Amino acid sequence: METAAPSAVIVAIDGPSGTGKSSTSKAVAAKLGLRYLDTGAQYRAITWWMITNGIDTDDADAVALAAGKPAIVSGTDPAGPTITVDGVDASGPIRTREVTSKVSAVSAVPEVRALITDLQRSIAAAAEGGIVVEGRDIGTTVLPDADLKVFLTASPEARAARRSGELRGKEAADVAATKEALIKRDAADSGRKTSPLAKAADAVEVDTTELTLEQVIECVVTLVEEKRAGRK
Ligand SMILES: Nc1ncnc2c1ncn2[C@@H]1O[C@H](COP(=O)(O)OP(=O)(O)O)[C@@H](O)[C@H]1O
Ligand SMILES: Nc1ccn([C@@H]2O[C@H](COP(=O)(O)OP(=O)(O)O)[C@@H](O)[C@H]2O)c(=O)n1
Repeated sequence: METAAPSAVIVAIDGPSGTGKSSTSKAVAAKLGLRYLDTGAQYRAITWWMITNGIDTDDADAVALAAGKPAIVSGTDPAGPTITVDGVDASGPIRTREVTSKVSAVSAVPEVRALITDLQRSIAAAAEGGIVVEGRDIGTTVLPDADLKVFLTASPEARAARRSGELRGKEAADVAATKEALIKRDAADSGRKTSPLAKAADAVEVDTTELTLEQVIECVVTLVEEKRAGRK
């Protein structure tokens, strides 16, 4: 891996769904002038490509064979992150319920992880001023030498309520369904063999259940500033 510029800071933010990774990472990157990478969007993009190309996402061999075909490109401006697949904007289609229900199976395939991990490392190495990278295995596997590792957690109830809040005009029953789907995805992501969702031994754990988004952002900004001050 290339060495980043001395002032560059690499921040890894991991945790399960709905803990606030994307919102926190984007805001921290914008405040500190860093780039931003949503690695979940990359796994969603490859999953969307598999679905649209008729690959059975439960067939690990078929997924492995096709994994190198799509060209996935991530734009890392925290004010407007982008993702394209073979030149087509995929930011909308990767958020569908179908992709969400199939992404854990695709992301568990070792060949998929190897390709996406290489891509993530090259994006981080190219971010001269530093970057915030969020996902599930950034601190443990993708960027084990990150300057700061944060692991966000929150109760399943809080996470489901946050996710349901994004679905406008839905009934309370959807919170229960969302919670069930979240727990299922957490179990699949934590239980897979290749780089499962896990807290790195040297990560700072932040439970966001009782915190506002602003408080979480301030907490992470302070942690980054402390790291930067310690390096001077
Ligand atoms: N601390 C918080 N308190 C309340 N809502 C939050 C908090 N953090 C994030 N949210 C909201 O929860 C939803 C999920 O957050 P997101 O950043 O997408 O989580 P993740 O990337 O971990 O899945 C968003 O609508 C976001 O605005
Ligand atoms: N570094 C990462 C990031 C995401 N993923 C996979 O991608 C899925 C979608 O990630 P995401 O961050 O978009 O999910 P949400 O937290 O936004 O719901 C996860 O459930 C994992 O299966 C992964 O395996 N490794």
